[in-house]
Amino acid sequence: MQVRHLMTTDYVQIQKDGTAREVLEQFLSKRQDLACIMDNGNFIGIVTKYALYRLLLKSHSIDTNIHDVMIREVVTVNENESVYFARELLLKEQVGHAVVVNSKGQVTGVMAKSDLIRGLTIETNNLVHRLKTLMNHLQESVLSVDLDLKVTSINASALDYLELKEDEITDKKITGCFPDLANDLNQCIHTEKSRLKRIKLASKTAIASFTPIKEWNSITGAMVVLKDVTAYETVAKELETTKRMEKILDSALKLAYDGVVITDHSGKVTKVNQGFLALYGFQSQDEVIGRPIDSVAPEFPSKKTVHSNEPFEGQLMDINGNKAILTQMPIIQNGKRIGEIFKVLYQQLEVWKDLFRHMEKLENEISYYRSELSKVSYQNDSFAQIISKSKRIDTLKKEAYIAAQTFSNVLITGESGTGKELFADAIHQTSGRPGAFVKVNCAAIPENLLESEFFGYAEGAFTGAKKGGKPGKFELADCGTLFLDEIGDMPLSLQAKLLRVLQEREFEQIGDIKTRKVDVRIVAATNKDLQQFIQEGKFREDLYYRIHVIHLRIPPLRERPEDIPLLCSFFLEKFKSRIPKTISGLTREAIEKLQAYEWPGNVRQLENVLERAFHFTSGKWMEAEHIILEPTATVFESGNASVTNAISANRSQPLNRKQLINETEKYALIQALSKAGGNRTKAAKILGISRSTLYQKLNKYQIKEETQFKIE
Ligand SMILES: Nc1ncnc2c1ncn2[C@@H]1O[C@H](COP(=O)(O)OP(=O)(O)OP(=O)(O)O)[C@@H](O)[C@H]1O
Repeated sequence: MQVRHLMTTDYVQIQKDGTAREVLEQFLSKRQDLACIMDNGNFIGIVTKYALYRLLLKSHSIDTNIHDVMIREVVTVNENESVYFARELLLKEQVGHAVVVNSKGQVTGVMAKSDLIRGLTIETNNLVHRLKTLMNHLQESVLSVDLDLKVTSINASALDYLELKEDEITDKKITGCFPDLANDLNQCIHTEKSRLKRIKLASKTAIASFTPIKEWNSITGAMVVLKDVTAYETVAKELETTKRMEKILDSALKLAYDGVVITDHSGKVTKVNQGFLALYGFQSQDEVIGRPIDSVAPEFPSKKTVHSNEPFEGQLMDINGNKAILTQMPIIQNGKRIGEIFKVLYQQLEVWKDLFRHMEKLENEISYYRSELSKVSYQNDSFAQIISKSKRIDTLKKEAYIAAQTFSNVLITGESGTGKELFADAIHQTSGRPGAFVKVNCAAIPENLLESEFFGYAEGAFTGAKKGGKPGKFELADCGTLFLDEIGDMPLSLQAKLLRVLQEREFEQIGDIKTRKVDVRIVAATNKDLQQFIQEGKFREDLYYRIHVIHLRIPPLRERPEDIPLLCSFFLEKFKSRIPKTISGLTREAIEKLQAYEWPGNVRQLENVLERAFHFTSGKWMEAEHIILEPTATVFESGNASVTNAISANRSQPLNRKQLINETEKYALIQALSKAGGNRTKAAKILGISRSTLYQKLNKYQIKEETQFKIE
């Protein structure tokens, strides 16, 4: 408030030649006690009520000119000064009035003490009002009490905080409602000291600031300002939890064996662990944090998952020369993708691989032992040596076991190397026949020696005959089993003699007339089609029916690929028992390669291939690259030739150019020979090459007549 707002403008003005009477009359009519003396419109001084009193006391006439009592040294104040300035001025000058002037020095009014008091009162009221408004708009709660702890003022926030209405608390003692608060306020009054304290009111927490109220130098009460920190405490707790979680996450990342990197919604790296830095050769996380993941790890298929909220797992990739498996997982919050976590598995992948392979091997072994266990009822150790898990072989084993208990002859057919001899041996072992198991390979013995091999000879039977003669296979197999391998290759003359022994169970040695009785069980085997041979007149039908009482047909290995893993384990153990090596087994790729092959030589060929691979394997696992498979060609059987594509047969290994030419040539040779029914002259003609060139080529590609062709 400025002086001009509280000055009196209707002040008393008296000309310099005016009398005391005039002034008194004006004072009375305007109820004022100061007059401004003017001289031709100019202010020259003042006359106060006290000056008049003094004049009259000296018994001067009331009509005396005021000139003598006029005060010329006048206290003036500018009309724009504040009420406080005016107050200070009057106090300093020890006067009860001041003349108010404008900036030009002209009198605009007068200001008396009463004007000042009025102004100050208005000003104080304004201040109180402003303070109240301020208090009520304060977020903090403010409450004050007098010395009796009666509430003298409380602001809106405090009412809200304490859940009260103004009339419920104003002028009431606080002791009843809030004893703790009352206690602290009381202490503050008595100690006359401010203090800060964390207090609990109901379920809320506040920081309370207690201050004593001092008026005219003595304590008249106390006030408290409460700051509600419940929300801060919750936030602080959450912050604490978040910090703890972050610490745990950091430690987990540090501990993680593999690389982990976390990105935000825009694909920028926010967290990374040591494993990831090491994989990419970064020295510190500062090189990575804040950068787009594409620029840090270009191998990551970030674009692939940008639009999908699905995680993807197990993507195999090459990172800095390391084989790595990448797993990506989006971080979703309120249905929104807020970032990604990438996990790169690259350390000790070999160990995992080994572990899986071991498990695979163990599973194979377990399933093998399980199947073996289930067969214990009908099978002894002899059949256990026939390794298999295929249903067909299992049925065959059961049939062979039953056949073994009889006296009947058995015919076993199947491609070379399928295990015919193994079955024959098992039948003999299981039969309980006390005699020996004697094997004769009918194809391997020269025709002219066959008879003496079978029946033996007496001393002096022919030139060069052994002294004391020699027993034949029949005699040796007496009370036992005679295994006639490759029976299809037995000459017709001998077939007749064999038939007689089978029918009459007797024979004579060469050069002896004595008839010998024998008890022999025949198990015959062939990979030829005996029915066809009968039609072609190469095999006696009556003999066929004699040996064909029980017929076991062994399927080729290519028709039972499920046996391959078991056979591999079996042969590996067999080799290891001879040459100790730390090979644990075969990789999945290796097994798959073996299972895709045609196996013209069946189990025998598998054993050979594995044996070669065994020597080449230097690590713990036999890999696909260790397995060398010859390209397969046709498996020909006595004119019933079916030509398999030699080139496509070895599917698992791509051929180079030279191999391709060789395979094509070999294929052409086999086809020509097949068309020519094995007749080489005709085959050479079909191919347009000389017979000798044909021989050279057959030699080069090792196309053998006994395994692939029936030569005329
Ligand atoms: N199921 C099998 N389990 C274990 N070894 C087997 C199995 N089948 C075959 N073999 C092995 O394969 C090789 C060939 O078997 P075997 O001599 O019994 O076959 P084959 O059919 O008589 O052959 P071929 O007709 O050429 O005389 C042998 O070493 C044998 O032990």
